[in-house]
Amino acid sequence: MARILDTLFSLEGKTALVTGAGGAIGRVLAKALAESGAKVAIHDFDDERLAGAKAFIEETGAAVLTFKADLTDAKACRTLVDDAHAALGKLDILLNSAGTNRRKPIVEVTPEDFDAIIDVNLRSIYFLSQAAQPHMAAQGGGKIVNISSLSAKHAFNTISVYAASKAGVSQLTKAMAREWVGDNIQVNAIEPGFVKTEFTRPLWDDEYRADWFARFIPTGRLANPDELIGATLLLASPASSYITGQAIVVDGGVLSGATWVKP
Ligand SMILES: NC(=O)c1ccc[n+]([C@@H]2O[C@H](COP(=O)([O-])OP(=O)(O)OC[C@H]3O[C@@H](n4cnc5c(N)ncnc54)[C@H](O)[C@@H]3O)[C@@H](O)[C@H]2O)c1
Ligand SMILES: O=C(O)[C@H](O)[C@@H](O)[C@H](O)[C@H](O)CO
Repeated sequence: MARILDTLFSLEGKTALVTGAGGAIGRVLAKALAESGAKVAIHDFDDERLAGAKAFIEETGAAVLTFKADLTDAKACRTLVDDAHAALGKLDILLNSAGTNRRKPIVEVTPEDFDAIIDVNLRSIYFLSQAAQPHMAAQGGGKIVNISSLSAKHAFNTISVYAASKAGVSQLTKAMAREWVGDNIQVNAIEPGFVKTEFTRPLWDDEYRADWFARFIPTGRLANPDELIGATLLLASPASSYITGQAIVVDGGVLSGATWVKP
């Protein structure tokens, strides 16, 4: 019997470029794309992280292409997409996972801090996607999946610029979805809540905040990176052919409301 899951979520014959794949979330998502049948190119600007992610994904038996680029440079964004497109033969999926943060109260943020966060989190997605669109349009369609954040909708102190950058990503997702709907390019975002990675170690490694997480997050815990795979496969596969301009919140229920301190 033919099983619907084998076709609806299959990435057989597809190709993908994953940015920031040296990171904890990017590498897990890139591996999931490879395990679903896609030929994957991974990107990072850190050699060690890139090599680690390559070895991690090659555990699946899939071959992986690697690309190094500093995404704060708009020209490098275009070159990365064009090189990945040439090496993969086509570009079906662009998964934007590269990101950065500097936690500081607003009064301490410098113009350099501001640009460093915005350039990676928002500006790079703009120019990577701009470079991917002609390739995807010429081949009849594609998928762009942006890793935004819960902080696009829910403000937390000390991450003002990060939150603004991610709100920008979620809004850019809608704008690109509208302009490219006629090219059969679906553009969507994922807004993860707190994911247990090195990126958030300063938060969960702190006793006060760990206690706060246990009360604030309805599930009582942070997410594991692999809990973002389901939303990613939905947005990267034929299953989302009629979904565009959306952000899927994967936050353990935070945005569902608030719980009294005493339930
Ligand atoms: N960890 C969380 O709780 C969480 C929650 C919501 C959203 N996110 C988002 O998920 C994405 C991945 O997060 P992560 O936890 O895997 O973080 P991570 O730091 O492990 O991964 C981010 C990767 O981006 C790369 N990168 C940073 N600056 C770059 C630049 N200028 N050029 C090229 N590459 C660059 C880093 O080398 C790193 O490998 C980020 O966009 C982050 O904002 C994370
Ligand atoms: O301090 C941080 O680094 C940020 O809070 C993020 O990493 C959060 O995990 C996320 O943005 C919540 O969605």
